[in-house]
Amino acid sequence: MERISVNRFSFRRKGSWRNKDKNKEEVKEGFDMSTISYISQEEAQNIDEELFTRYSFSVDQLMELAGYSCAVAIARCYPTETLKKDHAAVLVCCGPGNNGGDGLVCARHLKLFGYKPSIFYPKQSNKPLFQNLRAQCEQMDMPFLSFFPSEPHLIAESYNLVIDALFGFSFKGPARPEFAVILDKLRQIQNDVPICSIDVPSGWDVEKGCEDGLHPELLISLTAPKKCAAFFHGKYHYLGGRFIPRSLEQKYSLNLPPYPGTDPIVELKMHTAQSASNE
Ligand SMILES: NC(=O)C1=CN([C@@H]2O[C@H](COP(=O)(O)OP(=O)(O)OC[C@H]3O[C@@H](n4cnc5c(N)ncnc54)[C@H](O)[C@@H]3O)[C@@H](O)[C@H]2O)[C@H](O)CC1
Ligand SMILES: [K+]
Repeated sequence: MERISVNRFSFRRKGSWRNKDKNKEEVKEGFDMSTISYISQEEAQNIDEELFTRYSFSVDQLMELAGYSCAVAIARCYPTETLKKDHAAVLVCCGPGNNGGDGLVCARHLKLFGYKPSIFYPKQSNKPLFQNLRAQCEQMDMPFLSFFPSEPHLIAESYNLVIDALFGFSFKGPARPEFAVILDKLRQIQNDVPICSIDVPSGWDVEKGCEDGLHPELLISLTAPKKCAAFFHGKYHYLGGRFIPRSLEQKYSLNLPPYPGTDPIVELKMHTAQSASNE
């Protein structure tokens, strides 16, 4: 596969990148991935705030797009036909905030894509948005686990993937005990079942990462990668949440890569020595 290297980053030339409009294709291929901004926790929260105030978006709208883009990235990396356990069974772990809401939306779309999601949502918000997301999942026959499997190996035996929607850009460590236990169990099985993290690998400092924390195989950064994404060395890194107006992108100098065609996701592949040697 032809790979175009730009400093630390590169992106693959795949069919989906090709655009019938030759000029557009050249623009994409000329994009320098190393110029993408990796944003701080404060910047992420400010952008979020502006989307809801100045740009008048509702949380529901953006959460739907965010969760949908995560489901598309997961389906791109782990097609159902490659998953051997129990009809493409996946476990979606949802936290108490909006990252957890993204997880519920993602679960619904995965179900529509042919996966078999089970949901673990231990600290549920009573806001109508979250109650509705939960009801939608229940009506679509997705089971909610009442407790986290006590034996971590049971997770690896039962599920093909774990979707980590526990914490996003508002996390401030260390994790409180009820979630520290869950993160610890996920750490124990991460070599046996791939973890897909939504926006930030849960438990990581949003800017500094966490060396001995979760090591997801797939990270879907939303809006723009957070500073901690520089420490992500998993297999797949995508950007999703294609909802940032150009003026907001410019205000924060995000320099986002162009999304291919109408895709809700774009691959951000780090060009490390390791990936180079695998090519
Ligand atoms: N603009 C966007 O990109 C959008 C992103 N979305 C998603 O929303 C999250 C951020 O959501 P937010 O509710 O602000 O925060 P979190 O989900 O990260 O977590 C808040 C939640 O967690 C609790 N908490 C914080 N620290 C700890 C701790 N140490 N131990 C235990 N619990 C903790 C806190 O009390 C709250 O309850 C972003 O990452 C995206 O995934 C939107 O969906 C759309 C717009
Ligand atoms: K997460």
